[in-house]
Amino acid sequence: MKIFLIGFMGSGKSTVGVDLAHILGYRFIDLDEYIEQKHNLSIKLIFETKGEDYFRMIENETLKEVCSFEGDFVISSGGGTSCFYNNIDYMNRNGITVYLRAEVSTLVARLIESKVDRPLLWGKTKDELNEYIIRVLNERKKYYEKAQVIIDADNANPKDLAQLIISTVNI
Ligand SMILES: Nc1ncnc2c1ncn2[C@@H]1O[C@H](COP(=O)(O)OP(=O)(O)O)[C@@H](O)[C@H]1O
Ligand SMILES: O=C(O)C1=C[C@@H](OP(=O)(O)O)[C@@H](O)[C@H](O)C1
Ligand SMILES: [Mg+2]
Repeated sequence: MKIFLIGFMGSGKSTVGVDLAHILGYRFIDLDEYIEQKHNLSIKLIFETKGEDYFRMIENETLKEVCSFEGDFVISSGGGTSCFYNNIDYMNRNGITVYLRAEVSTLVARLIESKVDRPLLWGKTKDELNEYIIRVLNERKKYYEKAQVIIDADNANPKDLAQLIISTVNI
């Protein structure tokens, strides 16, 4: 069984993924962290020195690599993973996709605190962040909504969301 958490930056994929894998006793892979270790470069530096197109290429390669591993996994994707290279169809063929859906206001509140780690958000004021999220979420949601399971991720703590995923997916 492979469970892919997908959704916008700040929806909680990395946080909920740790709890979900822990409860299920599955291996946990955060795709961004895996890319950082494999290339010995931070996501920030990859964007800065090689650009987004290069990042999307290695993101696609790495997704395929981790999907080839044997065993049960929870994989927290990056916010853009689902939206490039037909990755969402690839994930749907290789496991169960769970979209952590969150309101724009939730995303703004979380991302204003942690935007330094996310190159696409650098330098944005709160208003610019709000506008960016509305626009990009609108472009991306057609990919996210291809997920097999959709979970509203605004009003529950990560452990409760992990339990909700388990009961919804019926693992
Ligand atoms: N369910 C939640 N409730 C409150 N805060 C959360 C929740 N999930 C994540 N967070 C916080 O939101 C921020 C972004 O979470 P993260 O897991 O990195 O999101 P993603 O991997 O989807 O970008 C972090 O500061 C995290 O602590
Ligand atoms: O939405 C995106 O395009 C990105 C999301 C990030 O992951 P998180 O969603 O875990 O922040 C990371 O992959 C990179 O900064 C690009
Ligand atoms: Mg993450």
